[in-house]
Amino acid sequence: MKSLTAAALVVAAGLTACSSSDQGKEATSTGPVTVKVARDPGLDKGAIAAFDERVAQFEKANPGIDIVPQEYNWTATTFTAQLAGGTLPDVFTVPFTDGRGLIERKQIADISGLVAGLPYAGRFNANVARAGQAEDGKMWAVPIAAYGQALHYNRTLFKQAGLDPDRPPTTWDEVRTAAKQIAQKTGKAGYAELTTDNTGGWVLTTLVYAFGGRTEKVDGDKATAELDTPEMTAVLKWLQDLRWTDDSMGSNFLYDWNGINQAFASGQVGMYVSGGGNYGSLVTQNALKPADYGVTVLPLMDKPDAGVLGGGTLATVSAKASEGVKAAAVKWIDFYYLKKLTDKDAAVLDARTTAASKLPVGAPQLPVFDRATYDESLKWVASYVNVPQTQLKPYTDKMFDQPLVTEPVRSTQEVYKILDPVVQAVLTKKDADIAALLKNADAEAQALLDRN
Ligand SMILES: OC[C@H]1O[C@H](O[C@H]2O[C@H](CO)[C@@H](O)[C@H](O)[C@H]2O)[C@H](O)[C@@H](O)[C@@H]1O
Repeated sequence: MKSLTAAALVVAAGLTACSSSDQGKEATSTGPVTVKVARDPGLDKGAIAAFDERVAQFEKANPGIDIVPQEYNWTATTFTAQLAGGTLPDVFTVPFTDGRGLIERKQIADISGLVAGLPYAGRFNANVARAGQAEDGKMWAVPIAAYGQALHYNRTLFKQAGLDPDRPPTTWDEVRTAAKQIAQKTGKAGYAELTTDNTGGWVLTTLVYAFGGRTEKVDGDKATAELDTPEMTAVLKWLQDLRWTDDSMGSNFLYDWNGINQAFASGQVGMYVSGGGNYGSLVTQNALKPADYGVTVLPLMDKPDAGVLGGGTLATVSAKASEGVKAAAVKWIDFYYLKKLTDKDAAVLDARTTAASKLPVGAPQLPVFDRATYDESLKWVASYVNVPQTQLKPYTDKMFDQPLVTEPVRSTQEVYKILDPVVQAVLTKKDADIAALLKNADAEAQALLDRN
């Protein structure tokens, strides 16, 4: 984000300094290395100012690099078009589900040599690291965040409905009862469900895990779809009851990730399921009032395999990036996303900058490294934490006690896409035939898995 004049000065400074210092070494004779980096779309003014400040800090420390922010967030449909059209920034993020495919098809740059040089390269949590590794174990995509699914709820709607916001539901029956009470007492959707852009399949899979089931079985090279199961049937029946028996799901049945966040933040939704770290987005992109916010762990059925679906985000570099851009991009990934998780000075600088713009510090995440490193990093930034900790307690007190189950591994997003119309049908057609929907979806998913 350097101005032309500033950039020219940087080049001059870099060239002068070359003989005696390695500062400015990324600069070439034609100018600094320019790196386009992803920045969340729709941020409020404070969040943009904080991002710009982080860019300025990075550019000061790396005078040969010019960072240019580009609005970007991953959604299933827009991503495919952007990848094909070559319009992605140089540094962009994707969910864990997309890492292996992008690596195999060489649609992202091989930055593994540069990543291996980072001081914490060998310390990633093994499950998390796998999402960004090629088959030979080299890390092409860098895990920057991990989440477990959670139940978000609106404390104000809970109070208006006569529910105790400090005692959120702990079973799916209680979620149903609370949803009905919210709908009847406030006229808002008691419980809302993601349904579009593959998010329908994502949350349906989440609920199936919580009910004790799975959606695929992998045995060596063979993957078997497991969509037509008692657990999936029970989840869809549960949704059908909320929608058609109780009428407690409002009137919007076409939500994507941003859409449901927006509806929740504006007080239209009592409860919904999504990643436990959503608080930051809800505040900076959706103007959530902090006092409204509550989050708790997902209820788990008393079944041996019941677990919480967990996923995360990888930072990747465009396959078109030159060697200079790749090197600068990895420096940015280190500075912006990761160093703050392992280095006290970096953590404090990030938290101070973020808190100065009145943005959330201290929203819950799952560790990308080990638990001890995570706990230590929370201590470093403790004096900057400004998120309402007591409102997060139902989640943070228990989030490490629940079994975490990774997302399905084979053709994940394509299978989610097959499930979107299934959940949409259950919520929009009173007489939806769950058994027939699942039989068809299972056959479609199996054909896909056999092809891929
Ligand atoms: O579109 C569904 C996909 O969404 C996930 O990512 C999104 O949710 C995360 C948790 O709330 C959030 O951290 C991330 O920024 C969002 O893009 C998920 O990781 C995908 O696998 C899922 O299909």
